Amino acid sequence: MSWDTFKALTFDFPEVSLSLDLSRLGLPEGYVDSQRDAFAKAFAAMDELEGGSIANPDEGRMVGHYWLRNADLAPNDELKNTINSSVAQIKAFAEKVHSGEVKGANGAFTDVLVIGIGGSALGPQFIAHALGVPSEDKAQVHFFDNTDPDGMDLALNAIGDRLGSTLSLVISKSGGTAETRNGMLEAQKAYADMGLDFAKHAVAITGVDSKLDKVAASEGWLERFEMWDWVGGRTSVLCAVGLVAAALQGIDIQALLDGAAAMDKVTRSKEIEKNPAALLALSWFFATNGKGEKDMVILPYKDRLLLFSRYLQQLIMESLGKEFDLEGNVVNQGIAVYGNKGSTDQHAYVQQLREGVPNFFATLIEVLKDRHGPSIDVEPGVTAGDYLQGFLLGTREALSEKDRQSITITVAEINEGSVANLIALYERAVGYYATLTGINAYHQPGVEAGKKAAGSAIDLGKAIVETLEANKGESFDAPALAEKLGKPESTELVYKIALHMAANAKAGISKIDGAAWHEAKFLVLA
Ligand SMILES: O=P(O)(O)OC[C@H]1O[C@](O)(CO)[C@@H](O)[C@@H]1O
Repeated sequence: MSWDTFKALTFDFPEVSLSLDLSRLGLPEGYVDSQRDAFAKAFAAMDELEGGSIANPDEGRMVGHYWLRNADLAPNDELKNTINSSVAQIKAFAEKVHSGEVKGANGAFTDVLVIGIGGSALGPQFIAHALGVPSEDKAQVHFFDNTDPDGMDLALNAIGDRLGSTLSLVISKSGGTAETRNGMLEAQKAYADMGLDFAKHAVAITGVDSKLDKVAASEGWLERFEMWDWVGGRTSVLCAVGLVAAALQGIDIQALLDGAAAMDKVTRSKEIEKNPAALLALSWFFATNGKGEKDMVILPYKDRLLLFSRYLQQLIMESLGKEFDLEGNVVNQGIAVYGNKGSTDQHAYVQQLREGVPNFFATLIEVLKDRHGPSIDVEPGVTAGDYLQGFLLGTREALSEKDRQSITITVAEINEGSVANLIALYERAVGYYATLTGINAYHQPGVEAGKKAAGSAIDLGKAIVETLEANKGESFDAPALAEKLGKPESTELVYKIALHMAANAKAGISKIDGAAWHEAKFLVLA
């Protein structure tokens, strides 16, 4: 890449110590100009959103995550005060925990267990991993981010005998998410098994009057933090959802908020070239032909950013992956996002990126500062960090040689400010991209289908238990059991559920194996 081309297509934002290099994307001359009208609309839509319009029309909601880091922008004083008092409440609570004024049965809190899923876990996980220093952190943070019993055992095992000094944060905007409810019940049981009162170690972060809020209020949990309907789950990391755990861990949450506010300021520019979020959205539009034709591979060359691609997966795919546009046309929009970290991925999937299906564009993230403190030489005059950068530069070059597109984001170092910069940068890029493609980025109707189907499977499971118990000693293969249940059309489901029940000896259900797994017969012994 010539120095002139690099200079022409690399955009520096010293206000947020970030640079965006689009020189390896293959943008044709005049492309930015061709998008100015489209961006004028995107900027106008963003202004309206920030001004408090109903930017999520299906759910009739405002979209206010930008107000969280600058409450003066909130459309009225009531919201402004709510935001400010929530931040004050978080800081005051963290202080009480750190001073030992609020403590567990076994003394000052040493650990935090976050129970949540999706936007109620991914942000807190990303922040905890990106900014934590285990030996210095004021609390070690653990997660129940699924309804996997073994996963919960693993987290409890890491906590070990410190449960009596572990603060559980149950996080759910809706307050009714099944996975989180299950995690809460499992945690309650773990505390009870150690003779501990869960309520005296629990905090709720949820919408006012949600099921979770009511449980927390009636049981007298330590504290309740409010979540608002105008903050979406996937953009909630900079309200109580992400800030409580971060503050307890000892992370400077004001620096996080300031970092996001600084990026918000830059990304409000109405000049594409001066706005990194607009440039990013423009790049996505160009690379994917505005239709998600290519996947977004996120390759941060920094271990602390490992969870960024997981965080972005929800932010981008739940926001942009939509069947309909705002006018009701079927558009099946979205951009697939995946990634891990460099240079580790060089020894995994970079082979395919360079030589296989050209169905992606890469975003390499470079962090200039290697570590706090000096590094040893691994070869005369060369450090491990020099190698990390060498691999980034090498992969970038190797991709270009084969006409694989890439964007490079360079940040000065990893700290509260830069992590929040990145979060705010992508939030706004998603917002702009949504206007370019005419979709609602702030709802998630597709998630409901899976939730409903899971509910039916649970109901069918209850019917299977009842039927086998009522016919003790009699064995049924899947078709016979489905017939007995009056649901021959659900034979496959009956088979899958019964197989799982037998594997866990649920309600005394066992199986007699046949020649193949699907020929097994299920029964409750008489
Ligand atoms: O915070 P809640 O309400 O428990 O929801 C968790 C997640 O579930 C979803 O609604 C669907 O996956 C996400 O948007 C959300 O972040």
